[in-house]
Amino acid sequence: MPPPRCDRCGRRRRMRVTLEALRKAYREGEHRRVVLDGTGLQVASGEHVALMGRSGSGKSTLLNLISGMDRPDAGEVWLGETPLSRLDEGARTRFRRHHIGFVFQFFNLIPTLTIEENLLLPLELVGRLDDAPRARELLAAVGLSDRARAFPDRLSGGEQQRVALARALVHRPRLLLADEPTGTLDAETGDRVLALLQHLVRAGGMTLITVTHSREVAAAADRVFRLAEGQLHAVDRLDVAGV
Ligand SMILES: Nc1ncnc2c1ncn2[C@@H]1O[C@H](COP(=O)(O)OP(=O)(O)OP(=O)(O)O)[C@@H](O)[C@H]1O
Repeated sequence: MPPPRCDRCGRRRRMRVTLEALRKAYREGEHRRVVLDGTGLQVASGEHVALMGRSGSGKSTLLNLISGMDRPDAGEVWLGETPLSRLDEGARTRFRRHHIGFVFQFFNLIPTLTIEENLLLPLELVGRLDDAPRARELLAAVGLSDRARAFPDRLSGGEQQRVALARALVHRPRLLLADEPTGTLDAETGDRVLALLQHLVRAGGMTLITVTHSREVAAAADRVFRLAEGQLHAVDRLDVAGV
């Protein structure tokens, strides 16, 4: 699988991520539930950071803020030189479509489109259908070449997860945000997916932020953080039991 490179200049596509004092709270009746409480982090371009933490600790909330799909109450997300909060919604959407891939916890495949059509959609949205062969390459890389014409509901959960990963990578994002990218996969398929991601990080310079409960994913990351009480705490990536 060729690493993601700029179509025009051929350079590796890189993006560092800086989280500055992020705060996010949700209303619960009369109360406010503080989920992120001054969360900060710097992720270098071409780095893989794994986020762990208990259910409900705010990992998905954090990914949504980094992707610009949701906005913090305070603080800033910098993607490269771009402060997301200073973009209007249209500009944030365009930025996301061009530069970010997102693997959702529940895959979010479009049920009325075939697998191949699901993969082509991100390319169509950025006017890059000329890169359609990449959809086939990625389907092969995740072991699903023979399912291109199937609809999502004909696929197992693990197959859908691999399609979701291929779809998140098809437009050659500089930053991939992946919520449990190997969550429903057996050990062998999970290893294969992890190897693909590591290749895109190591050879292609893609920045990768994963939310995971998997020891294997954490061990493959450059750094691991545990989200607790709205703050990120560095943990030893080879000693993630109990995180
Ligand atoms: N849109 C929302 N409105 C109200 N509360 C929300 C909203 N989204 C998330 N929450 C709450 O914020 C907290 C963090 O949720 P989040 O989904 O970020 O946790 P998580 O660490 O990703 O959990 P899990 O590992 O179970 O997916 C939870 O208590 C959740 O109920």
